[in-house]
Amino acid sequence: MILELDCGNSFIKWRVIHAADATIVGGGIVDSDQALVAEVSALASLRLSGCRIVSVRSEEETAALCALIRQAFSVVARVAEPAQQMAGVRNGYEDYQRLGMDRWLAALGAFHLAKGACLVIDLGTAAKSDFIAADGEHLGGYICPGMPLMRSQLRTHTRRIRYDDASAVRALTSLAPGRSTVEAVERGCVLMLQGFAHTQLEQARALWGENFTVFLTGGDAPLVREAAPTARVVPDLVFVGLAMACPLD
Ligand SMILES: Nc1ncnc2c1ncn2[C@@H]1O[C@H](COP(=O)(O)OP(=O)(O)OP(=O)(O)O)[C@@H](O)[C@H]1O
Ligand SMILES: CC(C)(CO)[C@@H](O)C(=O)NCCC(=O)O
Ligand SMILES: [K+]
Repeated sequence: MILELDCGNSFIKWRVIHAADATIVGGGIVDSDQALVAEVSALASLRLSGCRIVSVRSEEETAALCALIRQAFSVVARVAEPAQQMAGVRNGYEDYQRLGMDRWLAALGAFHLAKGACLVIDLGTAAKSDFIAADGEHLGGYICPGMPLMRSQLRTHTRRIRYDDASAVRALTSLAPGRSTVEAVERGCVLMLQGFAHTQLEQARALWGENFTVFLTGGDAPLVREAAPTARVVPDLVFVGLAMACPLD
């Protein structure tokens, strides 16, 4: 079994797959290294032979996580590293090492699945997009605040925007103009995300006409599902790319 980790800025997504056929044994989302070890350890019949990690955290934090994994599960974690090109995709950044590894791996995964031009929209703590042309050239992308950042900026920098998480969830049963603060903020931020998705689709159409595949991933992908009806929702897109960048046998 292989432990796969996607360390984002707020959460760690994990899953355990069988090494032979990649079938999924278990998975989840946690908010700390300790919670990760606890959840993975709780898997019945866990027998890890390897681990691969993609991280957008600092080198120190990533190294600490690798040390913890080694201690808890006696496996050496393999960390995905930046590359100028891989699996037919050419990194489009001026300095390829600066491109976020989550974005790079999602791009690899998307190009592998689409076998042609593709647009990746990843909605997490940050919202980001990446464009990959049919010949594998990564054209670059965009980074914006995602739902959690937009929300917390409004809450932090205003006196009178205050509400709890439960009312935030309730507010999203509709996107009609808000009649309370929580509705106005939550719906406003969702419309911002949808606007972001729309703009990316327009850019892709300007580049490639109708000949491209759209991938939607990240924890807040469901919020723009209707704004991008043609998109393929692939929650584990980063893991697809991670397996390509870090093969284990
Ligand atoms: N089960 C879940 N646990 C945590 N967050 C979730 C869950 N389901 C959906 N979400 C939403 O997903 C968002 C976080 O997305 P994601 O996990 O992709 O972020 P991240 O990987 O930490 O961020 P980034 O990819 O930008 O570094 C939050 O806004 C949260 O509301
Ligand atoms: C944009 C984030 C924070 C999204 O997780 C990550 O991809 C990252 O830290 N990227 C480095 C900056 C860049 O991609 O240009
Ligand atoms: K991420």
